[in-house]
Amino acid sequence: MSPAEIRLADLTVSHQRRPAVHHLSGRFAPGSLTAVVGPNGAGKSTLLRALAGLHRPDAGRIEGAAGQVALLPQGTALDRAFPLACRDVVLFGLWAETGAFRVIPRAGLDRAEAALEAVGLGGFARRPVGSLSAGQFQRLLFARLLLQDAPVILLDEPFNALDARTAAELLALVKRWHGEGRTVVAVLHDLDLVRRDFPETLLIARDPIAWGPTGEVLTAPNRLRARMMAEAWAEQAEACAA
Ligand SMILES: Nc1ncnc2c1ncn2[C@@H]1O[C@H](COP(=O)(O)OP(=O)(O)OP(=O)(O)O)[C@@H](O)[C@H]1O
Repeated sequence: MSPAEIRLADLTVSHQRRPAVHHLSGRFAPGSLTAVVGPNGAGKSTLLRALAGLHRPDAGRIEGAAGQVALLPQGTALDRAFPLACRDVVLFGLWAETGAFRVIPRAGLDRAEAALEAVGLGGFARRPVGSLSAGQFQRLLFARLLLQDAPVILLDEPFNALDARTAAELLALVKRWHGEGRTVVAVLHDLDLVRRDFPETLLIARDPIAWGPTGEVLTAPNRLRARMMAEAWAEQAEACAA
C-alpha cells in the first residue's frame, strides 16, 4: 500500500452559506491514524464528506484525496430499508474497480465472502440488510471498506451504538489498516478511546482548535476553547467573508 497524504489549505465548507468547516489548514500524514473530535455541530462529518468529494469546498483546497478515499458514513445517514442482500452491499465496495452495472467476476464474489467472514458475518451473504442489528450493519459496512481497499479510510463515528466486543473487533480492523500503511481518519466522541488508540488528533469547533499529537491536542485549555466556541456559535451566522 503506497502511503497517501491529504493536505488542506485554508479549507472552508458551508451548508447554505453558513460555514461548517472554517479556514482549516494542515495535513493528514501518509500512514497516519487521526481522530477528529469536537462538539456536536463542529463540522466533523462535513469535513469527512468534503474529503470524500461529496461536498464541495467554498474556499481553499483539498489535495491528495481524489480517487484515494473510502468513507464509512454515519449509521444514521443510511437507509437500511433498501431491499438488498448483505453481499450486494459489500460488492458496492468493488464499484471503482468494476464500474457500474458490470458482471462481478467470481474473484470479486469470493472477496466479498471473505470480507464478510473477516468481520464476523460469515453465512450472512444472502440475508436482507434490513434484518441486521445495528452492530451487524456496522460490521457489514466495514466489510465493504475491506473490498474498497483504499489508501485513505475515513470513518464517521464507527463505534457508535456497538457493544464492547463488536467495537473491539472493528477497532482491531482499524489498527490493521493503520499497520498496512493506510491513512486513517476517524470522527470520534470517546476521548478515552482517542487517547488510548489514536496517535494524532484534530480538534475542531468549526474553526480549527488544535491538530497534532493527541496528548498535545486534548489539553484542558484546548477542550475549554472548543466548548466556548461551540456555545458562542450564532446559528444565523452568514457566509464567510474572508
Ligand atoms: N445538510 C445540511 N444542511 C444544512 N446544514 C447542515 C447540513 N449538514 C450539517 N449542517 C450543519 O453544519 C454544521 C456542522 O454539521 P456536522 O454534521 O458536520 O457536525 P458534526 O461535528 O459532525 O456534528 P455531530 O457531532 O453532532 O455529528 C451544523 O451546524 C449542522 O447543523
